[in-house]
Amino acid sequence: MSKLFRAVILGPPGSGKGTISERVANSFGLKHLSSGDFLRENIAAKTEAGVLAKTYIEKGALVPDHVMTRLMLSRLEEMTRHSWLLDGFPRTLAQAKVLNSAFELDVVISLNIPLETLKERLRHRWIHPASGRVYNMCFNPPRVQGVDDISGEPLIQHEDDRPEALVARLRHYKDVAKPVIDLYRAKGILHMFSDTETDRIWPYISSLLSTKIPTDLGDAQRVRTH
Ligand SMILES: Nc1nc2c(ncn2[C@@H]2O[C@H](COP(=O)(O)OP(=O)(O)OP(=O)(O)O)[C@@H](O)[C@H]2O)c(=O)[nH]1
Ligand SMILES: Nc1ccn([C@H]2C[C@H](O)[C@@H](COP(=O)(O)OP(=O)(O)O)O2)c(=O)n1
Repeated sequence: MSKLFRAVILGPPGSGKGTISERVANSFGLKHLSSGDFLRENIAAKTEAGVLAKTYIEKGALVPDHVMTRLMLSRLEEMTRHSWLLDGFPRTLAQAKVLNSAFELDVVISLNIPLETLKERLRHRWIHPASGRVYNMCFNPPRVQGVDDISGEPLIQHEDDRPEALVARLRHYKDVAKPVIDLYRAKGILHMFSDTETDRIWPYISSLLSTKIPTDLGDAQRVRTH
């Protein structure tokens, strides 16, 4: 079987991980696994992990490493025939070490976006909770304000997307993400991108992946999903 491709995208809240991951999934046929969306699915399904994770997320805390790694690794074990891009996991050094012991990563993308840009983006972010579809009134607005384009259901804003909540989230992200970024830099697979616009970063990411993703990814692995 041809070589699989495995990647991770890192970045602070609002940096564009989900936006870029969707473009990667559509352009390269990788499976996009968003840890945030997967957690919300488990919370909605009231799974054991979902019920436990909810108690942490409701307090604005990170879900404990052992819960995240068990949840994500079991999902990844179901995807062993696919190339994938992980979004939002690993988030801590402990999570990264468990992931690295189970899978060899080819590329780690790290987004470095200015605080003011993050604040502005999250101020205008609207989400369809059931699907995880993300909109932005300035960047990719829904056809009808406040309504999901596909389901017609109402959009919401995350409480912790408010500017005053973002500074604390960002400080915590930087503290937790730094050893993860250092680990992948030391492995020689880290690629950092900085800009205020996703549309300016995307061509560089697309070009990088075009050189890294095996051209012979079989059809079975080019699953058009996200
Ligand atoms: N104005 C503007 N908004 C953008 C750009 N790229 C993404 N966005 C929007 O900014 C918000 C954050 O983007 P996401 O893709 O959700 O970022 P994320 O890193 O996945 O965020 P978290 O899920 O909080 O970790 C969303 O509303 C996007 O639609 C951009 O280049 N310009
Ligand atoms: N590795 C992870 C990923 C998400 N979480 C929790 C904490 C996050 O606020 C929620 C939602 O994650 P999501 O990636 O959608 O949102 P943020 O990264 O917080 O902007 O899930 C976690 O504890 N550990």
